Amino acid sequence: MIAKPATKYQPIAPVALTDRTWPSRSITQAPIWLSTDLRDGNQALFEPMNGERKMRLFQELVRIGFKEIEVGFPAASQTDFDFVRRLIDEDQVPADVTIMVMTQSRPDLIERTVEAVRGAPRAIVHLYNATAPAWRRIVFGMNVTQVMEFIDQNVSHLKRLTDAEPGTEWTLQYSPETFSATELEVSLRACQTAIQAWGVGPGRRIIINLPTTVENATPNVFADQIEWMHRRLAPREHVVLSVHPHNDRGTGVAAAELAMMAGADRVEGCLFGNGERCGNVDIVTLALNMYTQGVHPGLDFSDITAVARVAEECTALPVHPRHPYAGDLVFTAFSGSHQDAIKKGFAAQDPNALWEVPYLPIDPADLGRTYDSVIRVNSQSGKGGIAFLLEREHGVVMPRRMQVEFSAVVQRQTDASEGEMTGDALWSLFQATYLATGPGAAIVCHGHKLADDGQGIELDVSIDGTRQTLQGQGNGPIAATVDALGLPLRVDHYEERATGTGANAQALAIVEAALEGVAGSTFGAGASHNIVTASVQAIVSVANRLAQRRGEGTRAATTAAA
Ligand SMILES: CC(=O)SCCNC(=O)CCNC(=O)[C@H](O)C(C)(C)COP(=O)(O)OP(=O)(O)OC[C@H]1O[C@@H](n2cnc3c(N)ncnc32)[C@H](O)[C@@H]1OP(=O)(O)O
Ligand SMILES: CC(C)C(=O)C(=O)O
Ligand SMILES: [Mg+2]
Repeated sequence: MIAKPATKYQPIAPVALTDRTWPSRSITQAPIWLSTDLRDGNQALFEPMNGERKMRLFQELVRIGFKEIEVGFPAASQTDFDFVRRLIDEDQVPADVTIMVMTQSRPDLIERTVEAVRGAPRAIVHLYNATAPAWRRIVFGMNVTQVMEFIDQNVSHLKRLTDAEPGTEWTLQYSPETFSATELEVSLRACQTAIQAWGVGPGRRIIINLPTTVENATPNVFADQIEWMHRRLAPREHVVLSVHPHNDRGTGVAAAELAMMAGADRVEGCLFGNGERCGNVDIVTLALNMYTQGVHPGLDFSDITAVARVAEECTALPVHPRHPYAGDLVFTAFSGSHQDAIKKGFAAQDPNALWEVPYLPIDPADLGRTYDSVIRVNSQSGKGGIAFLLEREHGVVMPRRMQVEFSAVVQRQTDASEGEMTGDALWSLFQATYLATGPGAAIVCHGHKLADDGQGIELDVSIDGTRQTLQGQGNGPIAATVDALGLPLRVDHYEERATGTGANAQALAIVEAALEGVAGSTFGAGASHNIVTASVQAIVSVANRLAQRRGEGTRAATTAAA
């Protein structure tokens, strides 16, 4: 990198528009959308789409709700020419959709373009030429007067050709390519030349499309440029003012939004921001941004994943996992405090009230996404996410203090594995931690018999490997089991609830207990189809866990003394 970038790069000059109005406007209705996926998007692919892929994407764009679709550059390739012919000859264009075709301002290319759409009930022909100083000088070798003559000649040529085809309802779209780098007076002259040559008036509209062919300034500058043009284009009522932002500075969406506030009626872009270099403006993001402000975009993204898969198949480009709204990770929270807030948000959300689940700007269900991947657990996760997954996937509702205790167990596991834990893996860890009474356990309960009055119990247990029968009394199975074990155990909390349904229904009992001589309390759990068995197992489990702690405490004390 050079030490003084100012010797190499110049900032774009601000627009002299002190009475700009766009900053205090907001977007209250959807613009006219034009998808240029099949033209600007297509011309930017490693391998441009063949006819079949173009047709697949065209049909998807129609299904989404686009009413204007740029279908190609028919004078550039036989594939594009044949595709446009196929759309028309096979009557593939719905009555409420208008196709657009693009051409350079060259007589032979214009003629071929008109030939491509001959017979269509409606068509927009998109004529462009670059107007910025560097292009005038370097690419075309024309001065401003020559550029205006060039526009007049080519628009007039198109007018003559289309006037001879009255069976088609023709619209001209004129783009001063490189608009955002062009002096505003020159852009205005170029557009007015096109407006005049086309003969705009009632029943004969023109689309003036203003691109950031290469995005070159902060979006407020583009908004000023659009408001400046919006105030001067005439006759404004017969002009559809369109914008065509690219994304070279990563602000294509912002530029389009501010441009709409500044007077644009129409926006051209591509799904998921495909297009030349850093892409065209991303229509999915723009549309869903609008949706989250309570404005319907008029496009159907209610199954965003399906749209993404079609776009990926047709363009052979992946949608980034963090792409706004559509990426695989956008409805996923790994970090603990986010998970906690999302869990509470889902629980508090009234389905008929305004959406206010923390950290989720949009309800995943509105995009056809489920809550499945909302919360995932790794070493950054806290108790909220762990509790959410266990509850949703396994019906385990942990008391808050148990959530805290278990999250430390999970943390040790994820730190060691450096990976993610699924709901099933969490359930296995929960079972191993709280339900196990296997070979390592000091007390194993093989069965029990409850007295008819429910006040007495007989336990068939092995303690440190020795099988024996223990008897206890109490005002219920829990107290009777504690009595039978003969341990100084204090039960602080007990709860039992069903997990699963029908034949799979099980009772899950959770107890919190403390043992004399052991600091603090801990939890144990028991699961069984029989509710008393679940309670007995929970007591045995917590007794084992406390006994183990006592052993560890003794070992720690011995080690410290040594
Ligand atoms: C910003 C944009 O995305 S604009 C759209 C760009 N898209 C495309 O170009 C994709 C399709 N284009 C093509 O396949 C080819 O460019 C074709 C078939 C249209 C033309 O091909 P060629 O005749 O070989 O010309 P080439 O591609 O080299 O284009 C450069 C020529 O076009 C001229 N030109 C460029 N833009 C325009 C324009 N808008 N109007 C008229 N002439 C133009 C250049 O000045 C240059 O002319 P020169 O050869 O006399 O110096
Ligand atoms: C509008 C056309 C010419 C275009 O794709 C661009 O300028 O980016
Ligand atoms: Mg473009």
